[in-house]
Amino acid sequence: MVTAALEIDQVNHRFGRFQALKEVSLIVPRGGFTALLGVNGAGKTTLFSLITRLYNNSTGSIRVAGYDLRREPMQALARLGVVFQSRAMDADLTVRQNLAYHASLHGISRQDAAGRIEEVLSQVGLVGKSADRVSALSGGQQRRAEIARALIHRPDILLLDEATVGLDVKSRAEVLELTRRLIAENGVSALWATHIMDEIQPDDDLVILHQGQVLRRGSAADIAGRQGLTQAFLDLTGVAV
Ligand SMILES: Nc1ncnc2c1ncn2[C@@H]1O[C@H](COP(=O)(O)OP(=O)(O)OP(=O)(O)O)[C@@H](O)[C@H]1O
Repeated sequence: MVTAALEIDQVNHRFGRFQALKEVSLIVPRGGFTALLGVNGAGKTTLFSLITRLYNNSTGSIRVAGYDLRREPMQALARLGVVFQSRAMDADLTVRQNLAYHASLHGISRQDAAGRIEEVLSQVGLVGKSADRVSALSGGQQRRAEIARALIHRPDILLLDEATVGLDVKSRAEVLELTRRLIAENGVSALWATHIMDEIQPDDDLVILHQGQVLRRGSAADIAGRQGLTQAFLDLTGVAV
């Protein structure tokens, strides 16, 4: 029985002589929400690029739903759903067209795709928007459509890289709440990369990444202690957020 949705063990990454990640280890439990907290440049996107195989990982190991990314890449990647920091949908196509395209990329038949599209649109609360062009959606709706895209192949774990960047406060809260609801109701897991403290709740698993290193792992409440998360982060990193 595989208990972890994502298991990263002692992963390193270099850009030339610059070491962007140093011996990074973390676990996202099945059905868990893990926040990856770090300021700009901490290494969050680099880590996501390794998990999604945009970059090759040559040290340590990454396992997705028990599948080793190096030895069983197809199986591992099939268990991953990714919401990138940059927009990943074609703004000139409708929501449904985008989702149908991504379903076909995942090898989902046309027949099955129709049902899957309804399923994911309902999960993200966009049923009435399927015929709208992505460009006509609000920023928050676009993010929800991207989450629908990431869910189309029923992954075990969602990777969300600064998913609320550029959104107003209300839309930010909605995207975060949606992610938490997907975990509670659909059993998916999530690795939520952010630099925003307010997005983290005391019960969350928290990983603090700074200058390519994991400084703390544990429950957010334990890491925050009596002083609160903002002060704990400042004490650990020397950086205020
Ligand atoms: N292609 C690259 N070549 C050289 N250095 C890079 C490259 N990509 C990232 N870096 C460096 O690696 C470090 C980590 O960057 P990364 O983008 O992973 O951080 P981040 O935590 O995702 O921050 P942000 O949210 O700003 O993207 C930074 O110092 C960055 O300048």
